[in-house]
Amino acid sequence: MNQSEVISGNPAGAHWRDYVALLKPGVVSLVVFTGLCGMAVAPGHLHPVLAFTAILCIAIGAGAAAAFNMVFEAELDARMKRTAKRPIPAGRMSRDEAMAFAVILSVGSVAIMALGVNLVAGAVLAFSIFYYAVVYTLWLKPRTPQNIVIGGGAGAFPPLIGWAAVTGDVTLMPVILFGLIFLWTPPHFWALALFVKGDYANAGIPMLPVTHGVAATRRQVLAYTPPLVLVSLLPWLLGYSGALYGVTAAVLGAVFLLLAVRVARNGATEAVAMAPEKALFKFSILYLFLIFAALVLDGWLR
Ligand code: HEM
Ligand SMILES: CC(C)=CCC/C(C)=C/CC/C(C)=C/COP(=O)(O)OP(=O)(O)O
Repeated sequence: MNQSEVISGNPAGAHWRDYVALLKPGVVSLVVFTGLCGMAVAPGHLHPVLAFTAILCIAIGAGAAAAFNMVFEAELDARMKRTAKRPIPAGRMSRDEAMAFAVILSVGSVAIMALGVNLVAGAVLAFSIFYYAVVYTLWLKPRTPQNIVIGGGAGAFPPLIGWAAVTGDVTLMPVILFGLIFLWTPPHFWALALFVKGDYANAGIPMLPVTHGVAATRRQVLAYTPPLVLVSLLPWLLGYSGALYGVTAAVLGAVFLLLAVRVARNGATEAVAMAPEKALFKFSILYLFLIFAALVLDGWLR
């Protein structure tokens, strides 16, 4: 059997772990955390059962979006070392089976959010799934190196969904949180893309390091950092949060900037010499976790 027969055929039974892998649990855990923080800082009160339901819907909806991504990109994933062992390209699950799983989870999570929590949260959840699965994965990713700048919007919605679950509307503060993740995504992803550039080149995906080279990508990583730091300080500057958050955001932002400068100064083209890029990628994940944790802690202590 060739690769596309494996992908569209009906392999013998997937393990439950394959269904979990389809949801990209690592990424989704941080997505869910930012959604939870959006809920925690929103003014008002949501019954604990509804709060739990809302978080579950964000987790399942984001996982379903990730599963659509794996259905649509099975052939591409088969060509990249980092993704070749995923359930569909590895032949452990058929594309149809994964598609059915993604449809059921997305319809279920959106319906429960809309009917059980509120319509605004349900609508934004539906839009984010569509944005990641269709706008980013199917439309932008194969076409333009700006794919993740525009597509990054998908991953920026969760705090907004969490906020809407509590308040039923969207105001300036959740839009700032959206902006924070939106500006964080390019340095997060391009730091990684720099050291797995070969993979994207092999798969024919027009990621920035492949189309514009490593030096231009490094400049872009640095260019997004000052606006990111500025937006991260807005909750404090506008009085939505206090000094605990402000100081934490400033310190985390300074470290981010320092690491981005190291990336911009790195002249290496070989993946083995990309320690600054690897450090920035790892730190970007810790950064987002800590800045949202600080926001919530600050709200509790004020
Ligand atoms: C278009 C936007 C984004 C792109 C292209 C992107 C890309 C990636 C890639 C390729 C990886 C490596 C994962 C792997 O090896 O399978 C990764 C890891 C990760 N990303 Fe992103 N990411 C994006 C947005 C986000 C967002 C919005 C979040 C969370 C708020 C996030 C959180 C993470 C985490 C926690 C990891 C490490 C966990 C893991 O490797 O499973 N990413 N990202
Ligand atoms: C609430 C909701 C629906 C949120 C959806 C957000 C979501 C799962 C965002 C994550 C974005 C992400 C992991 C991109 C990975 O890029 P890629 O898919 O290009 O990476 P790959 O090469 O690893 O497949």
